[in-house]
Amino acid sequence: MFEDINSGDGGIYAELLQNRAFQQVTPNTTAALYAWSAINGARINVIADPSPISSALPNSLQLIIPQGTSGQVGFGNEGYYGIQVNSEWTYNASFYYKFSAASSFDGAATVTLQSMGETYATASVPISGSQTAWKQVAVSLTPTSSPASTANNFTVTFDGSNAAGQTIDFAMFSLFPPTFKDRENGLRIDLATTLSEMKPSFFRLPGGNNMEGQTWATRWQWNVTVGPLVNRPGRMGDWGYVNTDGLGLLEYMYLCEDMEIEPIMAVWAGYSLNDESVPEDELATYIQAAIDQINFVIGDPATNEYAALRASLGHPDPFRLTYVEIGNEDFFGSESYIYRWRDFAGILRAAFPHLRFIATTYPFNPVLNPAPELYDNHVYSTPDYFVENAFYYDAYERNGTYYFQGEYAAISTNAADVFGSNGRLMYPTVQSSVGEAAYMIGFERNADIVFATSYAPLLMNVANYQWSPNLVAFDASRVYPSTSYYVQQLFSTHRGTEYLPSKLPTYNATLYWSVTRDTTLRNVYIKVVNYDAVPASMTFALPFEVSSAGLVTVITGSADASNSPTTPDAVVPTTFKMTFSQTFNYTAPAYSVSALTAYLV
Ligand SMILES: O=S(=O)(O)O[C@H]1C[C@H](O)[C@@H](O)[C@@H]1CO
Repeated sequence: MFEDINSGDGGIYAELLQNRAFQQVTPNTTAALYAWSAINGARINVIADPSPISSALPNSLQLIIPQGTSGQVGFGNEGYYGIQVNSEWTYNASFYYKFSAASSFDGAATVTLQSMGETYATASVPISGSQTAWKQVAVSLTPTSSPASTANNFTVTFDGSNAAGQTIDFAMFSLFPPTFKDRENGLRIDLATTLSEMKPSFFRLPGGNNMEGQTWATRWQWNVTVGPLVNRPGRMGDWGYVNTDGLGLLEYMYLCEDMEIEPIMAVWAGYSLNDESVPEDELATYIQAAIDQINFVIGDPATNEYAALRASLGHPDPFRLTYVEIGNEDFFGSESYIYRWRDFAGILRAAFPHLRFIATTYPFNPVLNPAPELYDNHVYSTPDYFVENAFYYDAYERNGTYYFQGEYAAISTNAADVFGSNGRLMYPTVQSSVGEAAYMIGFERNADIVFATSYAPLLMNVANYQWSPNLVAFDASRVYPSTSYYVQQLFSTHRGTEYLPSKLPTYNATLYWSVTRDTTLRNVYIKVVNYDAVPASMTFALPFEVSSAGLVTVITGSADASNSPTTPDAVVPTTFKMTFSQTFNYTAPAYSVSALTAYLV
């Protein structure tokens, strides 16, 4: 499950410059310059440009080089809490510039990656005072070393002695490292690789709260997140900072294509987090926007303009799409969802009969028409809750309704105030991850009605975050997979294609297991979850023969152990050979999740 909670910009979206285009800031304020700073006497200011780079980007950075300055004068960007400088990488830097008034200046800008005066990479860009219209310039930067620290800056400077007195406007900066699958405007390689190594099946986008908007006007709007970056205005996201929308709908689709997974794509459904619902007689515009969004993803370029837009951006073929979610957590707006769902699902089902639509209220509460085939359930609670509710879906009626556990995580040890800070987990712990694993055993046992599940939220920038815990933490140079990441990965890579009935684990206990079989690979997977503080021994009597050689992968550690920037590998999976027979014993360590792999003979 993905949404930008300081996880897109500055996270999986590979752009390295923060506030690169001065989107959604107030000109002539210090705040408008966040992440930028003047160098050696330069004067910089964000202005409302009288001739802006585009209507989407009305602001520019104006540089004034005062008379009498000497040495390198200009400005720098600190990145998203640092910039990784890697000598194995070639960086692509670009920006637009113009002179608001023509001048005789004929010089160059020096573009660098540097720290405290030490320059790791530098390039020169010709700058001409005759350039009064916006001109984009681009350079490659190849560092000569890889400093351990990420406290580095991207800088643009001029030789003060020959640029004194010049006023130059800049817009739409960008600095990219190499990206995942070399995708233009793509993803940070280490983060995308970490996610891909979980072997996921789908990617829920674009949120979560961050789709809904605090108001209708600040909702996520797909159409302003596609096309040239200079045409993307960005928006004030729901987590207190401006989203560049450089990671937009097309980038999300490429993420799915490059990771060979499918999207579960949400459409805005007329409800914003200020608890305002669009009246039914005003929904048509938003339903049309949803239709256009879907057509952008799967439409026929020959017959639909938004599909043609997709084709014009380089992807004439439709993307994979089966699941479309109508809104997010509409149990907050369940009264209006009665008509919002009726109209969205009614019209979208007619327009796209092969798609499957997910409702986001509590199942059957309120009663919705047309009856949803799919619901998205969310739960955040304590580790104990997840263990006590490992049988949550057993009681669900089998009535042709299927469930997406779109968000779940053990986030606190304080049952009295789960979302509060007291008892809140900064990172998943062994105990929280083992608790989640017990609940996931329940997903497997009820896989006839639970069709998809995803931990939430996914990514966390340890330098600036709005939610904890998350599945994968990161900073400017490193990725920190959590204990819960390894549990997700273990379940995902030991999935099986069918669930084999076994003597049910007892309710409200501490020991849970599931037995699945992969009929193609002819593997048998037995996942064992021990939530107890002491080891648990058990005997398995299989109804079929297996070869003696097998494997067991275990995630275990002390209950409150976490992987974090200071202890990145406190708990990692370990795999051992294991001898199987048709009847065999296994001892699950205290606080552990085990995946036993046996091979059918
Ligand atoms: O405050 S919450 O409503 O719990 O926020 C949660 C639920 C929402 O869908 C998601 O965006 C967020 C974190 O994953």
